[in-house]
Amino acid sequence: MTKNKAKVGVLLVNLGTPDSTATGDVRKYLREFLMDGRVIDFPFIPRWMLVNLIIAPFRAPKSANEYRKLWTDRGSPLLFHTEDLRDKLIAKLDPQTYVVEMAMRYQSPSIEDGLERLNKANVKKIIVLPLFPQYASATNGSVADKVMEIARGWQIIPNITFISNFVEHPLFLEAWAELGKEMMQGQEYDKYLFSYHGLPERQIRKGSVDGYCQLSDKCCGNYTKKNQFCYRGQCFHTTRLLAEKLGLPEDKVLTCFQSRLGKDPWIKPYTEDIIKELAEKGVKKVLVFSPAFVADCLETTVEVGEEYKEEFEELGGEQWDLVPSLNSNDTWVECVKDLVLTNT
Ligand SMILES: C=CC1=C(C)c2cc3[nH]c(cc4nc(cc5[nH]c(cc1n2)c(C)c5CCC(=O)O)C(CCC(=O)O)=C4C)c(C)c3C=C
Ligand SMILES: [Fe+2]
Ligand SMILES: [Fe+2]
Repeated sequence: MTKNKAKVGVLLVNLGTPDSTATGDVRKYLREFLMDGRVIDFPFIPRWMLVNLIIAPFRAPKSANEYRKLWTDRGSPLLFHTEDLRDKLIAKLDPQTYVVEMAMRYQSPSIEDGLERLNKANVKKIIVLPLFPQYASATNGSVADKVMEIARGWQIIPNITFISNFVEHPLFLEAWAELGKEMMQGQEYDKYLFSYHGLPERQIRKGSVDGYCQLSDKCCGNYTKKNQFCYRGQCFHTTRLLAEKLGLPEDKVLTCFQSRLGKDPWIKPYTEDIIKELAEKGVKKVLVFSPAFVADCLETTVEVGEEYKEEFEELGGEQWDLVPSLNSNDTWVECVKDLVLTNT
């Protein structure tokens, strides 16, 4: 084998997080994130006014406090778990063939720097893996958009492959099942809640081919060729596959959506409503999975693990356990390795 053989570049991309818990850094992060037209999909002027005059000024101090609860000596969990995943992946791939970089869609390290390093390594191909299991225009779509914006400026554009989603990957499901079993330790819960990040309903309708998705069971209740990119459909599908793998009784499993922002309708059912309903029915013991995230972050540790737990307990619930995210779990690293090898 010649030493000069062109390599394959791999770019792992997660969402992004503030550089620190200072309110100014959180504001900067929120501005970059929410000014993305795929996240707040309004025309530029109304988006600019909403983000810069309302959301960023009022939300930044509150979010900064939340980030302080989450921050560690290594900084934001979302960032250091992604670094650990990258390092474990590098150790598993042949260095003669692969160059691996990680980036964040917003803030740092930037996609631009990651791509420039891959370009300088003269790779023949780049595999972009957005670290979001279910496709959404606001996440996977936005990563693809940014990569193409940068590559557009290059004289030579190598082959670029985007992995759009991986909900059906057996090792993704296996990794979640392992973590779930570890948490359960053989005990039974009254209910198993699968809480996914929400999305405005409008964004699902915009992506619906021929108006197929009306946010009803007809589309989202099944996973077929017709709705292969419906985020809500992919979330329900993830729940079904995981519940089956874990042998959970169907009548104890629920899918819901968290983290609504703004007044527009987001995809339902809302996690807050489900918590109230469960408490009213006298449910005491709940195990929660958050499989839209592959690393622990503000949305899992603080929102699900602390705030929703408090709400449930205040309403009479007794036990609310959150399954930790995939982070740099070895089976998850194997999953990422397999995604790379099968897309090379
Ligand atoms: C599954 C992945 C995600 C989707 C889909 C998504 C859509 C989406 N998010 C917002 C607004 C916010 N999200 C925030 C945090 C956040 N979101 C994701 C993932 C998805 N977002 C992650 C991993 C995180 C945590 C980042 C971290 O640093 O830990 C926040 C900021 C936090 C806060 O102030 O509460 C906002 C705001 C919208 C509007 C949206 C879809 C349109
Ligand atoms: Fe989000
Ligand atoms: Fe749907």
